[in-house]
Amino acid sequence: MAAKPVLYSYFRSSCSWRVRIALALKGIDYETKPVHLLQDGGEQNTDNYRELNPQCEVPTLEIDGQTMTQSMSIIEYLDETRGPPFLLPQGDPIKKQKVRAISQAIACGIQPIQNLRVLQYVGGEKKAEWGHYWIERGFKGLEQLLQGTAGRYCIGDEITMADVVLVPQVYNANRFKVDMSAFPTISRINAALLEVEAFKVASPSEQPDCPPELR
Ligand SMILES: O=C(O)/C=C\C(=O)CC(=O)CC(=O)O
Repeated sequence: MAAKPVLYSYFRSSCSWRVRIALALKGIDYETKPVHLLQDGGEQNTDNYRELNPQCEVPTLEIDGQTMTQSMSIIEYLDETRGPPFLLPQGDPIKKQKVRAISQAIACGIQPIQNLRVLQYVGGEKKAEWGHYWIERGFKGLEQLLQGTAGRYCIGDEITMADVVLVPQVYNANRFKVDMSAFPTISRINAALLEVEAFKVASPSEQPDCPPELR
């Protein structure tokens, strides 16, 4: 029997959260190994973890005898090797392009500018304003893009990779006190996704490393 996959994860890291959603949607059972990003300078920066993930980031997924990094590549791997639901539309290159465009607008264009490393570098009092500014600015374009692609979810009525990436980013927007009433399409899709079981079980509050006061 193949070994159970192991996910190195931090409860409110958006990139870990994306992979947790994808694993849940695919019905893949796995073990969580929490990596505390803040304690003692961050467990992700230890020599042991660096051997697994030289970029010192979460998530890392051990699956199929491989050690995988980079959430978006992991999601695509799971989509290519596991059954439905498919997170990238099959046999429809135009729809697939839309999924990738929305996904990358968030995963390349918004989240990296407000991740922990960048905020630690920005430092002190500027952190909150910095995160707020980049998420709000990114959401202005995203809202307009989604008005052209959305059905119940980001692209039509099926859950795709774009939805997997959206939910953790909206959580970050709330953390940075972005006024979500300016983004009705994003808010509506997020609310619909939060009703889906795979999104519920993957949420930060359900993770073993979530502190009791945030549950
Ligand atoms: O608990 C913390 O404050 C530390 C880390 C995070 O939130 C995760 C991030 O770096 C942001 C992100 O993944 O988008």
